[in-house]
Amino acid sequence: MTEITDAQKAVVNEVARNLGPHPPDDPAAAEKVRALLTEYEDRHKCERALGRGGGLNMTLPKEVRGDQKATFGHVPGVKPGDRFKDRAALYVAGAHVTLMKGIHAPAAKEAAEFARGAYSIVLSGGYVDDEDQGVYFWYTGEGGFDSKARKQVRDQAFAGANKALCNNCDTRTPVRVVRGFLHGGGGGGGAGGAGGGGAGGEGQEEAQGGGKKEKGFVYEGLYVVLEYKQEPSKGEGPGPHPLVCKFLLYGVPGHSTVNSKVDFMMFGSSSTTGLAQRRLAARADAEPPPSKRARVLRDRQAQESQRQLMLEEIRQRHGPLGSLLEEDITGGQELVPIPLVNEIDSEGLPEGFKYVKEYVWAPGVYQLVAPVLHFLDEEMDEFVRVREHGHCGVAYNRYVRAKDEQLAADNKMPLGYEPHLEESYNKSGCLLVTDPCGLHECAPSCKAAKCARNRQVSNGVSLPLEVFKTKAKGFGVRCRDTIPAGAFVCAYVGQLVTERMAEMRQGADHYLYNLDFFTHVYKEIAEKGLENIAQEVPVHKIPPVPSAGKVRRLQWQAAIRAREQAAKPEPGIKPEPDVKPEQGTNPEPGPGAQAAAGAGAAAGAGAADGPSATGNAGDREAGPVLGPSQVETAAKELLAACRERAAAAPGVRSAPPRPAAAAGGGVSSPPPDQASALTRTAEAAAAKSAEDPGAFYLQPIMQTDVPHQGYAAPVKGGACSTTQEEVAEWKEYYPLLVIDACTYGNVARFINHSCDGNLTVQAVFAGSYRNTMLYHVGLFACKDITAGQELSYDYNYLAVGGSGMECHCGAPNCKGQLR
Ligand SMILES: C[S@@+](CC[C@H](N)C(=O)[O-])C[C@H]1O[C@@H](n2cnc3c(N)ncnc32)[C@H](O)[C@@H]1O
Repeated sequence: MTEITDAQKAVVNEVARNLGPHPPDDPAAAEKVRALLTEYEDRHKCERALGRGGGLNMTLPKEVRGDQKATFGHVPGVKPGDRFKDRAALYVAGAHVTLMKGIHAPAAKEAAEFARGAYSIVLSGGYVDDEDQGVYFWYTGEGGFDSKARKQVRDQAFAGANKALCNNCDTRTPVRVVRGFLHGGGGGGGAGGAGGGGAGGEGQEEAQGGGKKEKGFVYEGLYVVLEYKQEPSKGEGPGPHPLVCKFLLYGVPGHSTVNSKVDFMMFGSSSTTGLAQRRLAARADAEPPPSKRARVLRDRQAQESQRQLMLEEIRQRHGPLGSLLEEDITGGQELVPIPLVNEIDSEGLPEGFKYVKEYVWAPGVYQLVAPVLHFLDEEMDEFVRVREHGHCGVAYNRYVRAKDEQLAADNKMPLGYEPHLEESYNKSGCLLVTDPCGLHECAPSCKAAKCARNRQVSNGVSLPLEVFKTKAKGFGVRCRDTIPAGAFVCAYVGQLVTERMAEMRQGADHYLYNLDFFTHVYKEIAEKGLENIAQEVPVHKIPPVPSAGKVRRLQWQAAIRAREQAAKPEPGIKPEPDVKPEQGTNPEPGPGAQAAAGAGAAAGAGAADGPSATGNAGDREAGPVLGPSQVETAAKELLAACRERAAAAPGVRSAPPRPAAAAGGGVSSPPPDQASALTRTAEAAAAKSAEDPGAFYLQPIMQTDVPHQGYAAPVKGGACSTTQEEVAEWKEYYPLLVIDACTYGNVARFINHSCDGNLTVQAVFAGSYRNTMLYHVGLFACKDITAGQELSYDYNYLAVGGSGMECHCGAPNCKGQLR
């Protein structure tokens, strides 16, 4: 079997990028094609009724043929997947504008066109030398084929249409591919004659062998010619056989039916994150497959009876075999029961394991709650502050899409970038395209139908999953029903710990998941530089991140000062003047300040600016505490620099300046009542931030500001003791949380790794986790999965230096180690 090399994949990716995300919509052209096809159909019926054989010139007079011109690329009004009853219909639609030949190429005398390549080919299964692997195939050129004897009788040469196909390869001009099909009635095989030479013109359905056969052609989309060669035909009998010209073609992601899923990451990223977008489900309006998988039931009663039905089904399926160890490991927490099945031995759930449906916090971990998200793009920022508060993901999508459209109108759209969709999921709830900038789901308060669909992760597990014992990988997860590409399977849930705590859980580290999706994204941004990133994804989409540098540090220091103010409330106290204390005179916060921080944490509501203990430890080395206006100035300077760079990046529209009032005044020492509110609840912090945009200004990490990993701060004086090491950690300002699903976890902790997984990871902002530090880790099907097939994803351990564990995934491309 042919292996596609990395270099060839890169060629396909490049062509895909140049073509854009998908064929352009052209309703007027589609209407014209439809009208022409109807006209052709009517005439064809007429000819048949008159007893005439449907001669092609009769059924295709000029007025029907129209002025079909041969073109490269997609034909306006014809989409991949469109079906045609015969070759004449293909002609009329302009998909393959020759009635007899398998390859439609310009005449050699049209030198400039010919040098680009052929326009289209028909793959009809007539040649024994064709090898069809679906997403790619070897196509046999034309010439020397005896269609009566159905064998190759003479050598083929790289001349004429064959030479044109070589030109497609050399110039990377994609060629349209049409495939003949014939199904039903117990038959099979190709529809047309050899090399597509058998012109249709006959009925779409024919009675044969007692059954109805459907015959026709489907426009498969654009393919890249990756390679050509000449070799002896595989003809029957003793050789030597005549030579045939062969061409290796590969479907362009987004532009061909067989490749609605991109098999390899675009933009050269090998990580499961990165800036690549991947199309998962094919169409926005796809009908739900006839399966039991859509089990999201709103009505409690219906839910319960459905649960009971499912439990009964589980008992019937596994009970008699004696393999059912637990009927529902979720203890009724999930909408659907998830059984534990062991057909191998009697091993049950690990001792002490507790199923949790949502994140739980490890004792002593400061609960980070998102401040308002801020974006580099000012309009975006403004919009999100005002509208995202309502947590309407559809409104967010619509806004980003409008901005994308504006960019496209200005001809500044990054090549290959898929414009933002208004809806992340199709009507069946399948994710349409992965988004490296995170997916925004709607809050339950959003009532529109589109919003209701936009809650797949929020709604939780709805597929009939089961945990089962595998032969070589411990437990695994499978689904009793088929899962269509793009369907949400589950989120990775467990206990939230700091990275340091995770490191200390040695021997029980098999269930850790770093919440570093955005660290990877920012790393890619840092490595490639904003200018280059702007070529791949519009800068307005770059998600916000808490600054790992100066601004963040300054914010925290300012927050400590605010808290100190709050600790000694005196009526009529004035905000502190902007004094720059001497180097090294950073005062220890008083006991009141610590108490305030402790109280905030105990209330489970520490905002990102909150931990005074954290700031305290860091301050001593961080230098002097700056006055509020200095903080503000520094923040503004950094932000201005970011914006300048973003505006200077090619393809990026510079944002209009924000109105002075909205620009806000940065961090100011709030009056005591406000300051204490700030430490008490995250909502207050968010509200404060909304009033005071500079206060929590977050910025993407720029090229020079390489992200570093840090820790969420354990609460001083809380359940977690504050060792020297931990204090040292607090100097880090970028909080990295880790999900540990060893003891507290959900079904996702049983999903194994595969080097060719059928699930993909997507960061999702939903519920109260709407932060680049703390979000949902959604696992979605990245291909259609058959019932009972084990679910798996690439752990991507490579990103953290490999695991050294032997991999038993069994995939043909297995790398041997969990990677
Ligand atoms: C998140 S757990 C998956 C569930 C696990 N099999 C269980 O029984 O709990 C990850 C661990 O499962 C095992 N595992 C997962 N995928 C594997 C693979 N492809 N080959 C070998 N072991 C695997 C490894 O021990 C790994 O550390």
